[in-house]
This record gives sequence, structure tokens and C-alpha cells, in this order.
Amino acid sequence: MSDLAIELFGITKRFGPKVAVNGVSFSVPRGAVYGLIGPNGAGKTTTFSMMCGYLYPSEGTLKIMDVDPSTPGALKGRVGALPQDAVLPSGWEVGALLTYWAKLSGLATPENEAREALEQVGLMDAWKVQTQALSHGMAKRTAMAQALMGRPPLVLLDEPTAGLDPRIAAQVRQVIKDMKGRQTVVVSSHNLQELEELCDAAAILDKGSLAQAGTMSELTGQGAEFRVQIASGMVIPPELTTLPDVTDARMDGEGILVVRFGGQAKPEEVISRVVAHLLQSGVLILGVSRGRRLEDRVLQLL
Ligand SMILES: Nc1ncnc2c1ncn2[C@@H]1O[C@H](COP(=O)(O)OP(=O)(O)OP(=O)(O)O)[C@@H](O)[C@H]1O
Repeated sequence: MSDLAIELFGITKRFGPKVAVNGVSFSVPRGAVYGLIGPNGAGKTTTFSMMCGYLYPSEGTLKIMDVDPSTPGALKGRVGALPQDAVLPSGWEVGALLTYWAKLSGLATPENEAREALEQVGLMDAWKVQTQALSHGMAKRTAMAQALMGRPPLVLLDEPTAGLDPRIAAQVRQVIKDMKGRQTVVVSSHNLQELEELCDAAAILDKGSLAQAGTMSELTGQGAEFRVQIASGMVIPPELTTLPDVTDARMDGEGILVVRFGGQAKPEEVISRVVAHLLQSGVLILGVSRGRRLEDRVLQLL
């Protein structure tokens, strides 16, 4: 068994003359929460659909949990998916629908699986509710419960928190965090703060191509950069570059000092050295944060 849950090698997907995904390669380690990032039309949903086996690549090779998803039945029991615009059939009670889906998936105790998954997404009260009577957020969580039933080793969630109120979105994020290490989760979202909080690593797509893939620490430069919010006092950046391991220091906008350091250095040591130097120079500090925000990196790339 490979350590990788997903491997994409040079994947291209064309719809007639339209190239939706263009030569994309990246891999997702087992047990990781992995983000798919990109602006509207970047190719995230198309990539998801290929991972689920709903669409086949025009070119390239795709391996999902060691199998080719285009092989009929190959993903059964291995993958749970929440499609972007999942629509529930009307005329069903939520519990009965999930139980029916669990039966179709061949799960041994369908009703138990349905109850457990509904509980996971905080929707047990909706067991007897008709699907057409669900709010948008409740319908989304029902669709998510379907993806979680049977605890499949790989869970693909296309925009799981879109349209949810803040409290429910936080609950969904907690469900994803709880899966970390036990299941592999791929999640797409336009909420970059959310992905930064959730993901171990991510791929950034733009116009169908891969702009960057890496660990969250690599994407946000956590091992190579930090910011100091200055309250008062005179900062002289060239003085800071004489400190060990500091490779660059500059003021970025109002009161923000950005310091870069060598990749082998221990962040805590460099940060302490720079802060001590600033305090000795009479500078007062409001805060220190490692790396840049994921949002800054994405805006810089796209
Ligand atoms: N079935 C299709 N036929 C033709 N073009 C398509 C089809 N599906 C997607 N596309 C095009 O492929 C590109 C990528 O679409 P995709 O839905 O994968 O983007 P996305 O990153 O998920 O966008 P969003 O954030 O808006 O959901 C877009 O230009 C889209 O118009």
C-alpha cells in the first residue's frame, strides 16, 4: 500500500476545445487534510470529479487509494464525496434517505451508519424531516453525512462550508479536524483562512494549471519568515540583517516589520534574537506572527 492516498500525474481534462485542467500533478499523503485552492473557474471541481471517478481525464494518470478510479466499482467503500452542488431528492425523510444510501453502498448496518453520520454533522434532529423542508445549511450537512457514512478512508468535500452560518461552519470544520490522521480528506473552499486552519498541505490551481503545491508551512513561509507589529520606536532594518540567520528585514506597510531567515535556522531562536534586539533599541511590539497568511500567498501567485 502506497503512503499516498491520491496521485495525479500530468492530468489534463478537456471539454471540447475548453481545457479545464491542464497537466496537473500533485499527491496527497494518507491521513492528511489537503486543500484545493483557486479562483472561480480554476479547475477545482473538475479535479474533484476526476478524483471521485465521475469524470475521466483526457490525458495523464490518476491513482486514488492505489486504484484507477475509472475502473468500474474500484472506489466502492474507499471514497465518500460531497459534490459542490449536491441536490437531495425530494419526498424522502432524511433518515430514510441516508439509510437507503447506506444500503446501496453495501454498509453492514445501514441505519446505524446513517444515524452516526447525521450525529457527526450535528443534524440528528432532522432524522424525520422531509428533504424538501430542509434549509440550505441542513441540506448541505445531510449531503455531507452521506459522504461520511461508513467512515471511508478518503473523503472528498467540495466547498463543505459554503453557505453555512458561522456556528455550523465551525462545527463542520471540527468534523474535518477529527478525521485528520484517521482518514484522508480533500477539501476545497474559497475561505482561505479556513483552509489555513484545517489543512496540512494544499494545491493552488489557476486557469486549470497548478500554480503551487506544498505543505501549509511551505505555502505560508512559516519556516522562513515572520512579521513583527511595531507599536512605537525606530526600526532600522539593516541592523537586523547583521543578526545571525537573518537574510532580509524590511518595513511592509504601516508598522509591520517583515523578517526573512535561512531555511536551516530555528524560527524560535531567530524570532527571539530579533525581538531582543528591537526591545534593546527601545522599540515597543504589539505582536509577532510566523509566516504570511495563506491569502497573501494566493493573491501573490494569482
Ligand atoms: N462540463 C463542462 N463543459 C464545458 N466547460 C466546463 C465544464 N465543466 C467545467 N467547465 C469549465 O472548466 C473550467 C473549470 O471549471 P471548474 O468548475 O472545475 O472550476 P472551479 O475551480 O471549481 O470553479 P468555482 O470556484 O467557480 O466552483 C471553467 O472554465 C468551466 O467553465
